Amino acid sequence: MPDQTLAVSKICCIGAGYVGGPTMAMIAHKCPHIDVKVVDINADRIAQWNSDQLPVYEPGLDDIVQQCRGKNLSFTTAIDDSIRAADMVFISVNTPTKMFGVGAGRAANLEFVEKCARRIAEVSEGHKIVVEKSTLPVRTAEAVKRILANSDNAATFDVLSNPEFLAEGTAIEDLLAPDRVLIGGERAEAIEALVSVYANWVSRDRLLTTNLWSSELSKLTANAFLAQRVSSINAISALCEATEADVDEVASAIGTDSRIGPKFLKASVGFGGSCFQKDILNLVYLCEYFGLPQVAEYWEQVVKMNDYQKQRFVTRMVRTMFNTVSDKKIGIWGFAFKKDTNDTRESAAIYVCRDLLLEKARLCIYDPQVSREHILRDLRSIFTEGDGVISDAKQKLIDEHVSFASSCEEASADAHAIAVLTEWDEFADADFDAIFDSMKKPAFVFDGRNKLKAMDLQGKGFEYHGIGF
Ligand SMILES: NC(=O)c1ccc[n+]([C@@H]2O[C@H](COP(=O)([O-])OP(=O)(O)OC[C@H]3O[C@@H](n4cnc5c(N)ncnc54)[C@H](O)[C@@H]3O)[C@@H](O)[C@H]2O)c1
Ligand SMILES: O=c1ccn([C@@H]2O[C@H](COP(=O)(O)OP(=O)(O)O[C@H]3O[C@H](CO)[C@@H](O)[C@H](O)[C@H]3O)[C@@H](O)[C@H]2O)c(=O)[nH]1
Repeated sequence: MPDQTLAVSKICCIGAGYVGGPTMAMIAHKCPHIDVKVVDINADRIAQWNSDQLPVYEPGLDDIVQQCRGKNLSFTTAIDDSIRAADMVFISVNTPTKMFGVGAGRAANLEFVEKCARRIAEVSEGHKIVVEKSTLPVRTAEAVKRILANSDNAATFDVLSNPEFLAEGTAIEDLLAPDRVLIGGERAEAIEALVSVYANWVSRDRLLTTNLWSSELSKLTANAFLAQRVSSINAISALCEATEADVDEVASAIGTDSRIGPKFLKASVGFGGSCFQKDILNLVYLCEYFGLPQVAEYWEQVVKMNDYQKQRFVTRMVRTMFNTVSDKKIGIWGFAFKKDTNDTRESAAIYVCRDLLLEKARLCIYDPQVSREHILRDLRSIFTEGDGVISDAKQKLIDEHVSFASSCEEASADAHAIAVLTEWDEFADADFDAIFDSMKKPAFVFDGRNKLKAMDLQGKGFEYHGIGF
């Protein structure tokens, strides 16, 4: 293994997803001296990255990609060549919850990460730094190192952990000015090589270095703490509804305590996204695996509270609407798991729509960034049985009860109720007088984000229900 400083001039990132794409675009943007190749087995996704319609909607991303693409940033399916040419290889593939076999429903599925490690071992020559960018269970680097040790070409490797903390919708600001960049590793030279990449735009005091295992575990822990705050305030929102307290007032009152802080205290219909639930379940699995059932149970409650919050929202809708929503049109405002993203993974909207469909409501869905095909795919998949097949009855339910609109006004026309499920800013600019006129009366609004709370909808004639008041 070389002792001299490891210079990085060529990077390959395996996985052109919500993390690999934006993260590598930022490295290319800030490090013009580094050639960055993002590779993926999904040829359609690579084609989209090479088109004007990027697969990831993220404010500010298009500009950066356009500036760098064709210069020092490229997207390609030439995986082996790109790995071979690189000094540093990031693994940024998906690590979803495993849905089969040992640990089903909890453990992370590491199949894709392992395949990457095997590919790297097979095609590499000389020395490479392999960086875990995917979110991984603590001690995964041990397995990665063992696989790499069996390289066909006697290549040598350093393995680093560099978990990503960006949030979707603010990925570019988060990457530009991260609270910290975490790098875990064993050999100082390898750690310094990655530090020197980030040091092109991140100040050194924000570049934290730890051992491999602390770095891997910090990522799961950060997400568990963040999600715990959301579940905690959501739990309090239920108590607020029963007591005439207002959860937003409670949140700002407790948030002024500098020990608590104001962020991540927004009560909602429930957290979504590809990370929180998956990573907490992974933490729960790890705790059970290491013989810590009390710790596992403690964290699992964060997910259970989130499930309760989503169910509670639908129950409240049904009860308020005279105990039936059957054959009633409901305008669904927003389907993404949060604003400013086209991502719907684990979106609360999927579960709310499923439960409303099971109540036989007619849904008219509008989201400014999520396509109709994508929404239909999500709904089909939530109704799919274990064997991967959707029953005729469920398919009929979707076919006959789901329609789409091109604006929130259109989604609400002739509706009995509106359900706000994503906090898109444009919703606050809707023409509420026209919407009220076009709706059945009473005109119910169920605001799962408290997005319209300040709009005095009650004063305009609506019956307005938010979260936690
Ligand atoms: N989405 C986020 O905001 C976020 C933030 C921080 C960390 N993470 C973590 O980053 C990782 C990636 O997440 P994502 O949201 O970018 O996932 P994603 O599903 O959007 O992208 C993963 C990509 O990897 C590709 N891939 C899978 N196996 C491959 C292989 N063997 N060779 C080449 N390509 C392969 C897939 O085709 C896919 O395009 C996950 O571990 C996730 O937990 C995600
Ligand atoms: O006060 C809050 C904050 C968030 N949410 C919801 O929580 C979910 C997650 O939001 P957010 O954390 O902003 O987005 P993600 O893109 O899922 O980012 C999280 O997950 C990523 C993947 O691991 C991490 O990198 C980020 O640091 C972490 O914030 C969304 O449904 C939000 O609507 C609330 O309901 N209330």
